[in-house]
Parts: sequence; C-alpha cells; structure tokens
Amino acid sequence: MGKSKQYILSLDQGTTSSRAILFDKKGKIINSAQKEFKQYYPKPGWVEHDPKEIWSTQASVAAECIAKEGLNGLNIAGIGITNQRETTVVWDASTNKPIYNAIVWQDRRTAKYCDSLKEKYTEVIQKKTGLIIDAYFSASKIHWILENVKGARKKAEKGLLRFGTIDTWLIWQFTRGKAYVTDVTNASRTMLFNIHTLEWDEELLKIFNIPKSMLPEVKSSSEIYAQTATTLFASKIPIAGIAGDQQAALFGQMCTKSGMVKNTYGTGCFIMMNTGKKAIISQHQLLTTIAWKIGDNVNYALEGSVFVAGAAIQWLRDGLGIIKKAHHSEKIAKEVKDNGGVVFVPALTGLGAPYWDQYARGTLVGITRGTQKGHIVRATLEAIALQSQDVIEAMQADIQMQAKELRVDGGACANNLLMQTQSNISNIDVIRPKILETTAMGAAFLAGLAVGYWSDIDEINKIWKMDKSFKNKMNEKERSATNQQWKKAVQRSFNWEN
Ligand SMILES: Nc1ncnc2c1ncn2[C@@H]1O[C@H](COP(=O)(O)OP(=O)(O)O)[C@@H](O)[C@H]1O
Ligand SMILES: O=P(O)(O)OC[C@H](O)CO
Repeated sequence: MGKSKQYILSLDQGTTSSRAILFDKKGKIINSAQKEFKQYYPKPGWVEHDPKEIWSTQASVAAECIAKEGLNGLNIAGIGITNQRETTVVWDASTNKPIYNAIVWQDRRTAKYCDSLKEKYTEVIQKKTGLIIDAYFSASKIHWILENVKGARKKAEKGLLRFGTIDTWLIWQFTRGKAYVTDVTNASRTMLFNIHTLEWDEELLKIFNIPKSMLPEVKSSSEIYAQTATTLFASKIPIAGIAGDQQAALFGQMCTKSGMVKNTYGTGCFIMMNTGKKAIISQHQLLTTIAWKIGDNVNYALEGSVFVAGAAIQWLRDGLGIIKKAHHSEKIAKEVKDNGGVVFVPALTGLGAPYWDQYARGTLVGITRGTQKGHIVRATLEAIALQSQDVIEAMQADIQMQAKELRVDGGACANNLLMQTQSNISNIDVIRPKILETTAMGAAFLAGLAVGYWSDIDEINKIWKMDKSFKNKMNEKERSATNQQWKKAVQRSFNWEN
C-alpha cells in the first residue's frame, strides 16, 4: 500500500470505552473501532480505571481501525487525541508503571478535602483557574495519591513521578516515554493551571502540595508534539492534535465564533459556549475553561455540566423498568399530551451547574391519581431540557447576550421530542448536524490543521453540515410557567441527603 491515500486517525478515549475513527478529507468516516474497559468501584463514591487497560484498549482499536481498511501507518497523515478530562494517572518514570489506578473524574473521595479548602481559596482558585473547588478536578486527586500511596510523596519529591491526564499518559506510551506533554484544554481542568498566563501556577501547586517536576509541558491544541514509536505502527505517525473531549466537541461542531454553544446529550449533558479571546469569570457558578489554542490564539469557553441526563432515561429503563429501550422514551412520552403536572428533578447524584449541590437528591412532584407512566417519561425528557436551560440561562446572563442557536450531539440527541422540547424551553434554534461524531471529528480537525491536511478553519467549516433544525413552538406565557414550576421543584430537591 502506497502513500497515496491519506487519512486522519482520531482517538477518543472516553469514560467507558476507547474508540478510534478514521476520517478522510471530506470529514467522512472511513472506519471505526471501539472497546469497552472495566470500571472499578472500590468504595461508594470511588471510581477507578486501570491505566494499562486504557492504553491497551486504545492501542488495539487504533491498530484495528487502520488494519480493517488494509492500510498502514504511511496512510495516516496525523493522529488527534481527545479524552475524558480530569481523570488522573500518576506513574513512575523509571519503570513506566502507574503507582495507583487512574482516579476518574466522577470519583468523590476528595470531596471533604475540597470542602476544607473552600473558605480560604474559593476566590483565588476561581480567578486563576476559572474552576469551582470540587473533587471533579485533578489537583485533589493527585494530592490524594501522594498522601495515600506508600512512598509516593518521597518519590515525587525526588522528581521520580509523573502525573498526566489521559492524553499525556497515552502520548507517553505512544512515544515510549519520549514525549511528556499535554495541551492547554486538559491543563485547564487540573486546577493547577493559570488560564490567563498559560502556566502551571506556583501558588496552586503549593496549596495542593504538588511538586512541579511531576507536571508535563503544556502545548497548544494543534501542533506536532511527537512521532509515534515504531513498536505499534510500522512507520512513525505524527501526533498532532490534543483536546479534552468537550472542547473537541465544541471544535467539531465548528462553534468557532464567540457566543456559539453546543450541548452534548450523553449520560450527563455538557454545555459549552465559546467566549472568544475573553476568559469570562462566571457570576453564575459556571466554569471558565480553555476551548483551544491554535497557533498563538487562545479561545476561552464557559461550561456547565449536568450530571444526570441520559442516565435518567437509563434509570427509567433499568431502575423502574417502565421503558424497555432508551429510544422508546419518545413514543411513550408522546402517548400523553403534556406532563400532567408532573415534574422530575433527576438529582440522582446531586446537582451540577449552576447549583452545585452534592446533597440534592432526585425529586418527583405533582403526582396525582391520574398520573400515567407517559407523564413520568415526559417529565424526564423535560428535565433533561430544563437542566440544560438552567446552564444556558446562566451563560446568557454571564455574557449578557442571547445565544442564536444550540448545536447538539450525543446519544440522546436522536430523540426528536427532546430536541423540540429544548427548543421550546430555551426559545432557541436547536441544530443537529449530519455527523454526530463531533468529539472525534474535533480532534481530527485539530490534528489535520497541524499537518496541513486541511488548510484552515474555513475549509473545515464546509465539512460541518446540518441534518435537522428544531424551532420554538411554545408561547412566552407557557414557557415562563414551565420554568417557574421547574425552579420550584428544584428548590425541593436541595440539601436532601446530609
Ligand atoms: N432516543 C433516546 N432518547 C433518550 N435518551 C437516549 C436515547 N438514546 C440514547 N439515550 C441516552 O443517551 C445516553 C447514551 O449516549 P452517549 O452519547 O452514548 O453517552 P456517553 O458518551 O455519556 O456514554 C444514555 O444515557 C441513554 O439513556
Ligand atoms: O467520558 P465522557 O466522554 O462522557 O467525558 C467526560 C468529561 O470529559 C468529564 O469532564
């Protein structure tokens, strides 16, 4: 096989699976491969992955994806990496072995430690990192490893340990320890990175008691970082794009202008708004984060995460058994004309942005003798849209501007009723693209730009195509009543478990 056909290989290392997708110049998916890996729950609230399994599944899907088409490394113009963010790996540089499992972003073991920092450091941390103190981010996880793994603190002080988010860990493996790098988007989720100066912050390192020697070099999101070692592919391939998965989706959705917003409807909802060159520090409990850095241009974003979205549909299926398949939710919800007064706040694991109440719990209100399962299913779909609207509303308040449209992706965006409900509740045009693999596409675009596979953003913009749009069909009075009823129900869910 010659060098004639050239593709970009995108590696999407997610929370439950490792995936590889091969894109051609028109953005068409040529091939893909996926492998799930094991989740470890050693104690309530703890979530871990085996870093070696993350690497082995990722390497094998990459190889499988290329081999399926009878291609080899020479046909790959570049690799883009996108990953579950915040998840923390610490390894010994001399043995290459992780000293503990990866502590996953969902892991809550450091919640109390984080609480103890709030009084003194909330302001300085938000100002420097754009983040709200929470166990979600990497810093407290690194701190936990150094405090709890035998001998770790001593080794770290001797400069023998390395920390990485998943991108860093994968690149370390791909290059056999030659490249120790991350990009600004991943760094911006550690709580150790100053998003204004674009450097690891000495004061934050001191607060979390983490030696600087265990941090990677921070690069842009689109450049040639390194070549893969020839142990995996017969020829070297440039690794040329890195972005955290939500940032990659924002780029893959081509939300490249200030004010553009995307929502990914998966297990949770991740809503992100491009704010251009401005790092807006939220007045409404949202996160400020780096969207990407291309060349010398840094783009910032506001972000809000809803913890339980599609997971609420899973709960209807697996917990209550009132639907058989997730997509049946649409048909069953349509059996009733409205929610019949039922409101469901799916705070099953607390509430994320903009409430950040880890003690909130799921609340189902307004049930009468006339309540049918259709009402509950409908209320669940509405809750996904309403939780998203709470974040969109906070974003609009922060930028003091209405968003024009909402670009959507993720498994649950296939649900037309949900998309129409979102448009009604947010009074916004909801736009669903043709290719829904926006995360992998974003990483491919970043890598392709760096190696000259695509010449510029204008060329890429032509690849993004709309499939369907949903326009508001609700009047203002109804919208405001729905919102008020929702806010009342949210209040009832607060601070339940103590
Ligand atoms: N047609 C549908 N209607 C509502 N929810 C759906 C539908 N299809 C999938 N889902 C939900 O979307 C989620 C899967 O989406 P996906 O993007 O694969 O999630 P993740 O990447 O977080 O694993 C599941 O929680 C599922 O319940
Ligand atoms: O694993 P994903 O793709 O749902 O993404 C996880 C997020 O990056 C966590 O912040």
